[in-house]
Amino acid sequence: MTHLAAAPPPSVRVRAPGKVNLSLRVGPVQDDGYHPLVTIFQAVALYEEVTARQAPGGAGVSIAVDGPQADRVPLDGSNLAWRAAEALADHVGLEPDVALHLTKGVPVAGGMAGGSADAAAALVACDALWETGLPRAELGSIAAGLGSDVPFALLGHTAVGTGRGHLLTPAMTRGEFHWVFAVQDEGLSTPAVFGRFDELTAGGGSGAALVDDPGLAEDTGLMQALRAGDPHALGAALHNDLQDAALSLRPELERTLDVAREAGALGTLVSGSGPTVAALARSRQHALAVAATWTAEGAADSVWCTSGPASGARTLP
Ligand SMILES: C[C@](O)(CO)[C@H](O)COP(=O)(O)OP(=O)(O)OC[C@H]1O[C@@H](n2ccc(N)nc2=O)[C@H](O)[C@@H]1O
Ligand SMILES: Nc1ncnc2c1ncn2[C@@H]1O[C@H](COP(=O)(O)OP(=O)(O)OP(=O)(O)O)[C@@H](O)[C@H]1O
Repeated sequence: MTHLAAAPPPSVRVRAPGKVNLSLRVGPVQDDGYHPLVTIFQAVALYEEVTARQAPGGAGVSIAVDGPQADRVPLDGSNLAWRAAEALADHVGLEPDVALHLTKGVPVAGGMAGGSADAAAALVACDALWETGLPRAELGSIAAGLGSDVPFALLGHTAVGTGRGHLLTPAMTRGEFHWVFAVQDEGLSTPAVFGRFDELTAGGGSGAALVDDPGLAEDTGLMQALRAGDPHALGAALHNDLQDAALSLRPELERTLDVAREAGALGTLVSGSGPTVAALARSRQHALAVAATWTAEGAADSVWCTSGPASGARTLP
């Protein structure tokens, strides 16, 4: 009897979510230039889509990008999806021959980890395309080498992140939370925001005391709100240690936060390193109302409504 091996797929399509940090507590900068974090990530249903196609031997990696803000994404080896394909190939001892196509659905340089989602999606797509079949945990350790937010884009849902933000523990949640994001055309550099944080705090923010004991005492209320599916309690508990740094680089975001509060948002904060501002709404209907107010007041270059939690990187049919 002969067994015919299935041919490798000609292409694989994977999507991975953007995120908002419900709480982001930052400790003092370490010798390696990174800050220890205690953060609670939530994945939201704004997705990056990555299609990986077979390329001839020796072709190497190529990349094409479409979607909103695609013109701001590098098309060379500095693209995180490209680096992900190379890192996986290097890990398994293959040549990285693949054509990657990215469709951006997460703001670029917006503090929502769009590039990280591309990297996570590229890892899953190339793993399927090259039939390397690595367990998720092994993909997770390659992900951590690519960027602090990449492991969470693989995992999705809601999770507590410690270390550089790459050590993850899933968190229990109930129901769906409705989010509105005020997106700015001009992004903010993550290292620049951490640098301003250092200037403003000298010694770390509220995360300083949590570095040795990430017991999350400050976030007990937030975790309870997630478990209860209570958006009012969640809104009251949102927290971002990087917010003052982002506001000091972009003072006009203060008004974006104010407008959302006036529109009845249950909570508002800068998303990660910014400049995107997140508002938590009571319902889908209320999210649309907050979005309309932001637009009417000219408080954002574009406004995106969505919900969380959303699943991590997964292959599409
Ligand atoms: C702000 C967050 O989005 C919150 O989730 C992340 O901490 C940023 O994660 P990321 O963009 O994946 O960041 P990386 O690519 O790992 O690092 C970019 C730069 O951000 C700074 N960085 C990042 C993560 C961290 N825990 N401490 C840092 O100081 C460092 O200057 C680093 O050189
Ligand atoms: N695939 C990618 N998509 C978008 N930007 C990328 C990508 N690869 C590299 N970059 C570069 O990285 C910068 C930050 O991109 P990204 O959209 O990931 O920012 P971010 O959402 O603020 O990240 P984070 O929230 O993880 O700090 C961009 O300005 C761009 O130059």
